[in-house]
Amino acid sequence: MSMNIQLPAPVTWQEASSETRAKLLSRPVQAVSAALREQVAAIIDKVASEGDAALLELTARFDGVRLQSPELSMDKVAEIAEQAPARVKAAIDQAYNNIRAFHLAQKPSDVALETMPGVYCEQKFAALARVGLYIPGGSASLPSTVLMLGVPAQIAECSERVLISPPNPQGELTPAICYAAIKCGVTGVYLGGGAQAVAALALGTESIPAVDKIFGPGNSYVTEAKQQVSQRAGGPAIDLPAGPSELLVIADDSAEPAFVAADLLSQAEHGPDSQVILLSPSAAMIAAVREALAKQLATLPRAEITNQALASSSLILTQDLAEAVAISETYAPEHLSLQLDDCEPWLPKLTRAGSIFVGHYTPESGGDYATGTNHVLPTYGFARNYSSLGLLDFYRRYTVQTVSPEGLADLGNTIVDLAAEEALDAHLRAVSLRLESTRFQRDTQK
Ligand SMILES: NC(=O)c1ccc[n+]([C@@H]2O[C@H](COP(=O)([O-])OP(=O)(O)OC[C@H]3O[C@@H](n4cnc5c(N)ncnc54)[C@H](O)[C@@H]3O)[C@@H](O)[C@H]2O)c1
Ligand SMILES: N[C@H](CO)Cc1c[nH]c[nH+]1
Ligand SMILES: [Zn+2]
Repeated sequence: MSMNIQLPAPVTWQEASSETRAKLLSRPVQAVSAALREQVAAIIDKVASEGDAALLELTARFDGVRLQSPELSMDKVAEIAEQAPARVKAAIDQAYNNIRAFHLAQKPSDVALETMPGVYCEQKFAALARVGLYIPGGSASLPSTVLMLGVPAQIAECSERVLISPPNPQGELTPAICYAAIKCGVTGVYLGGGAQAVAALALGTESIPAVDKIFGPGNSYVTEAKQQVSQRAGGPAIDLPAGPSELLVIADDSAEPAFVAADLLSQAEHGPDSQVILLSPSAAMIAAVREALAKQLATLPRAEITNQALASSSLILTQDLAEAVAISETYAPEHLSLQLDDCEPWLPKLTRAGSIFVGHYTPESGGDYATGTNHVLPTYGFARNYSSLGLLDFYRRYTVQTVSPEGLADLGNTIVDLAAEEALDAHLRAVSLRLESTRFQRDTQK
């Protein structure tokens, strides 16, 4: 059966109406969100009331695999890891080293400051104790995501690092996932996917421990479930909304159309709800990329999925590079690729992106796997106000303050005056009692 290729027709931004502009930049999954919310809420309730049984039933329904238990013992994980081909192990080792180096460099330092004489303030970092790492596995199994989550959790020394991922048809995980999990010192491995896996991590089941924070990208069920469990009283924290992959490329005449097309296809192939956008002030470049897209798409094993993603993607002719930069800042892509003759002048103007890929020789897939940056990034336009995943996400930040009697002598009246202004007398008294005490008189006269 031949595929009906759905390459987007080029659109000139200046000629597009405001409705067309909004449509060009709208994400594909937003239209189904109401139905999705209800389905995900029902799945979370089921896991809350039935625990492991719900997880096993939903795994059979959505992943087509009947399991006896959601747990894959660490002995079994180690045994499966051994089956990874040497080439795959070497690639994981190299990626691990780069990711580890880049994340080690992000180690936070405590802050200690005397804000005024006798008033000492500290900011400290404590690793999260129990973290849950969701590894997507619906349409592609992603050992690279094990590294992106497992390496920072390992560096932070989170004491419990549990991983969950949809099982393969054998009711296990792939050798590459197991090898990466062992390398990152994951402490527990479980089988499950989608909203039910997120619910199990959040609420705990007979087999799966409840965690303090859930990390990991995923499809719209996963993303929605993370949002919902984080809003429950006592629910876990979550990392960031990392949903269907996106790439926006800004290319000028110096770009290589085949490189641009390959990058666009690399993100479109993730899923039908992925989205890719090309912005260029060159009509000739857009035409050449379109041609390269058609040529390369036909040769992809995942052409069907990729083609579906292209249906909600766009090729946009801009007036100039400044207009392309402004559109990118509005769209706030997960990945932004600059394939320009000179990227430097534009970089300071581009901050609303999860990760930026600079120049003709920086393929987006470099960041997906092995440059060292994290590939868990905000999607849906959340690059406007969410950060990309990093080591700091595996810590809690908290503060400590110590005030000496001399410090309180100087600062006390400020606190008293502010408490009086807010009419909070107990606050005020907590200071005035101390200032008036004989103990304070004695201690300040020492
Ligand atoms: N933003 C990022 O940082 C980042 C990184 C890697 C991957 N991704 C994205 O993650 C996504 C991975 O998605 P995926 O689907 O391949 O794997 P996934 O593991 O996220 O989802 C698979 C699970 O979805 C559930 N599911 C499937 N159909 C369902 C249905 N009809 N009802 C209820 N549940 C259902 C199943 O339980 C299945 O196990 C892709 O969109 C990819 O682009 C994003
Ligand atoms: N591009 C994905 C993030 O959107 C990450 C990934 C993993 N493997 C390949 N790609
Ligand atoms: Zn990718």
